[in-house]
Amino acid sequence: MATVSIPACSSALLLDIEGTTTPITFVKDILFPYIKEHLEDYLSTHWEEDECKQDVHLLKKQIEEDMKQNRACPVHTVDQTVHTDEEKAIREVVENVLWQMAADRKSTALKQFQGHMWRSAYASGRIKGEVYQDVVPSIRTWRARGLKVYIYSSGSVEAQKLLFGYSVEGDLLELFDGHFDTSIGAKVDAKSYERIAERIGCQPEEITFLTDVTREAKAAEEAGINVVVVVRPGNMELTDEERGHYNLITSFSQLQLTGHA
Ligand SMILES: CSCCC(=O)C(=O)COP(=O)(O)O
Ligand SMILES: [Mg+2]
Repeated sequence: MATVSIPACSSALLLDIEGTTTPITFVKDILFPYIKEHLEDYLSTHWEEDECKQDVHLLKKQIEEDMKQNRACPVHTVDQTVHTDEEKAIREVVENVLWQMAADRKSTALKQFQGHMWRSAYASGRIKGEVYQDVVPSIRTWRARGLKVYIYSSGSVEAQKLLFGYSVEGDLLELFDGHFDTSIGAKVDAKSYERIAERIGCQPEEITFLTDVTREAKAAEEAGINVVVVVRPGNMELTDEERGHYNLITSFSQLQLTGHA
C-alpha cells in the first residue's frame, strides 16, 4: 500500500466530509431523499417557528441574489390547487429547495435549512451518520501524535455535528477540534482556507486538507495549504493530469506522519 507523507511542520488536518470521511451514497441516497420526502410536511409543521422563519428568510435572500446574478431560479408556483397565502408561500419554498438540490447547490441558506430538517431524523435514530472504517482509527492516531483535526464541509456546522454525533460508530464529536462550513466562505475559494488558517492559529503550510474534489484542492493549494486528494468508491473520476499532480490516498491509513512524536 502506497503511503503519502505529510510535512513535518504539519500541525492540523482539515477534513472534507462527503467523499472523504463519508460515502457520497450516504448523502445522495439517505440524507437528500429524507429532505425531499419530508420537505412540505416540515415546512407546514414549523412554519410559525422562529428558526423556520429565519431559514425561509435566508432562502428568500438567496433567491434575490440568484435573480441578480441571472441564475435560473423558480420562485412562483402555478399550482391551481393552492388556496391560502401560507400554502402558496410553502409551495414556493419547496420549489426553490428542490431546485437548489437538483443543481447540488452549496448555498449557506440551503445547507442551514437541511441541517435543521435532519435534526429529528438523527435524534430519533432514523438516520445514522456513515464514516469509512479507516476514519476513526486514523484520526485517533493523528490526535495521539499531537495533531489537531478540523472539519470543513459545505454541510452546515450543525449538520456536521449531527452526522458525527449520531454516527454508526457512536458519538465521534470528541475527535474534532473544530468545524467550518460555508459561512467562512465557499470551498472553491482560496480565501476561505486563509481564513481557516487564521481562525485555528496556524500558517497555511502547517495544515493538510483532505478532499475528494479537485476544485477544492486547487483553492486550498492556492492558499498555501498542503493537499491530499482522497479517492473513494463512487467519487468523481480524476483526470490523468489530476492524478499526476496530487498526492492520492484511498484510505486515511495511508497518511504517513513524519517527525511527529
Ligand atoms: C455534513 S452535511 C451533509 C453533506 C452535505 O450536505 C454536503 O453538501 C457535503 O459537502 P462536502 O463539502 O462535505 O463535500
Ligand atoms: Mg467532498
